[in-house]
Amino acid sequence: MSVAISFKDIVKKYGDTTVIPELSLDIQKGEFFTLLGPSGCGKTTLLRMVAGFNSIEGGNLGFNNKVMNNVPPGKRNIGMVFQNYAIFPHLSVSENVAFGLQNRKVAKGELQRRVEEILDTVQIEVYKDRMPKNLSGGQQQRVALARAIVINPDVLLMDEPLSNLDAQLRVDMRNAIKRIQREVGITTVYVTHDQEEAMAVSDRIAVMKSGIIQQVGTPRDIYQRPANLFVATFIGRTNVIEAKLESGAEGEAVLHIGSSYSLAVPGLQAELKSSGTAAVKISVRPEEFVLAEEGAGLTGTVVNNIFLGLSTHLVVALENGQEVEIIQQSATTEVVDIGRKVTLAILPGTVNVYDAAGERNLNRGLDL
Ligand SMILES: Nc1ncnc2c1ncn2[C@@H]1O[C@H](COP(=O)(O)OP(=O)(O)OP(=O)(O)O)[C@@H](O)[C@H]1O
Repeated sequence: MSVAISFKDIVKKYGDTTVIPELSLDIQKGEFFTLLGPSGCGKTTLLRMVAGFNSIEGGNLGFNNKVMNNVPPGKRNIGMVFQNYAIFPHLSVSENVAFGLQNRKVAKGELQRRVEEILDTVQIEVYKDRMPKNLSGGQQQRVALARAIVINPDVLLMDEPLSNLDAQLRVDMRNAIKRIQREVGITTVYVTHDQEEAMAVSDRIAVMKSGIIQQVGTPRDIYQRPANLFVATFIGRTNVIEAKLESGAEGEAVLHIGSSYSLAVPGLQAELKSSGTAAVKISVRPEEFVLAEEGAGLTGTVVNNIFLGLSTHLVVALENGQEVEIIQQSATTEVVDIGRKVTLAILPGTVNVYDAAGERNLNRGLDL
């Protein structure tokens, strides 16, 4: 049985230090939800609250509306997977997986059936009689995952489960984790500081900074409409450029970037104060720039070109000296020579406009 998890005005203090000030968040039943943020932002602290390993200094943690604050960890029916596998070295793969079921006094026939079924789900049935020391890191992590889900937990918690694996295996394993979670449908809370991993596995992501949630959304929402410049720069790569927002001839909001580029941005008229102008910052991802005809964009000079097969990265120095990155698909373009003057335009509808402090996305609420 999967549950919905709610954090209502949750506070976490260590001694006199508050690391989570009044955080509220709802995770839906069956959802793959990821806590993402830089080191020390409070991801593990929140996860440990769900598990019952951390006290809660304010607010309520709920599973399906039942307040869980003081329910001991052993009574929460939770499966957990950590970075360091934590499987028993003296038990074989199937004995490791059977362990939780034996503890729960599941009858032998049922136990065997469940173990086989889960080993099949995580695709390690061929290793069922092996000892952990004879398994690769990825295989050990599959055992840890099997052991966590075989007990039919209400919630699956995963804390940086792929950190010890090499790059290629991380990609294989995150695909496996996503597939398995979809198959078994358990509400999953996943902690990582790797934004690409978060995007690959999650239904929704909460981006955190200093114990405060900056944005909750689907991977696409967070990538394409970051709530503030912290999120925009933490998720993926982006170019942040100063610009001016002004009223155009028809009363529409127009962005002026550099000395020569103007771009109408629908829906932002209300942001213009009575003076009709506002200093803003814009975020343009490298793939949101395109090379344009002279006079139809920002002018600059190519200072580096890096051919990477699938794509070519150009670094362009703008008139004011700021360097921006642009990514083009290699197949459709030639590599532009270093030293060449180019004009950069922004793909329609992609630009995100922020207040001068970078704290508020003025485009929020616009369709993707
Ligand atoms: N037992 C503790 N006593 C005091 N402070 C703690 C304790 N555990 C964590 N903290 C502090 O709480 C904050 C949040 O830590 P937490 O481990 O939740 O961060 P995190 O986002 O999971 O980081 P990482 O990605 O490095 O694991 C940090 O400033 C950390 O130093």
